[in-house]
Amino acid sequence: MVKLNTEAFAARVVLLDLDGTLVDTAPDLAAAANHVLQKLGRAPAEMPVIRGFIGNGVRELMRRALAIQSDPSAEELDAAMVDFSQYYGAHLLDHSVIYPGVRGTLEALQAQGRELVCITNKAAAFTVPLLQRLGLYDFFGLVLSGDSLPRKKPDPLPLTHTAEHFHQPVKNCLLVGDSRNDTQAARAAGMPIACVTYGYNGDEPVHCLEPDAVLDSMRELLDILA
Ligand SMILES: O=C(O)COP(=O)(O)O
Ligand SMILES: [Mg+2]
Repeated sequence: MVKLNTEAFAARVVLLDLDGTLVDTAPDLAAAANHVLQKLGRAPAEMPVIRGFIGNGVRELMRRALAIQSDPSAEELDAAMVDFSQYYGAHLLDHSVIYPGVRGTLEALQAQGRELVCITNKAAAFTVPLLQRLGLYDFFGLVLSGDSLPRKKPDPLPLTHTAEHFHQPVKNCLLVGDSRNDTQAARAAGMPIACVTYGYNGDEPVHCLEPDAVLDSMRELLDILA
């Protein structure tokens, strides 16, 4: 763990990213994207490639997977999303797992009286059943998906909306994420951010994003909070 900012984070509200932060969803996202590619007679994309496509919502993931061969038209992408959604919705948790230390840390944060919020760019149709089936949903006083508000990360709106929802200044909140979209949204909102090292940020190590703290495990979150 590296704490780059010397102040302890008050963090009455802890906002947690989903994919790559709470849950390792890449195997099932890859299977769904590859199901579509296979149906189109194309070669499957490798896991590290798909991991690099995660974080901007499932439509962007599918668009990038199709673009490996050629940029899809809007109609081609719409058709691919019908197949993707059907497959992914039926296989949300075939291989996806909660990262080590996440459940225990959420329990500890809740016991400390902090508000917990899930902020993801994943569509709500997938976010809610995924959190429910993993037994995580009830930890959160608010869940904001990629299609819950007019704009998603890296826009600061989901973060500022959360602070207003809980009547807290943004500096009393902390976002925990894994990617550039998370750090950009946090900086634009003026909210502190911690990044986990195990998630999906392509080939770029998260310390290059200059977060306020870098966590090798979610458990380390408990050490940086006041
Ligand atoms: O790209 C997605 O579907 C979700 O990504 P996020 O949970 O990391 O915001
Ligand atoms: Mg993420």
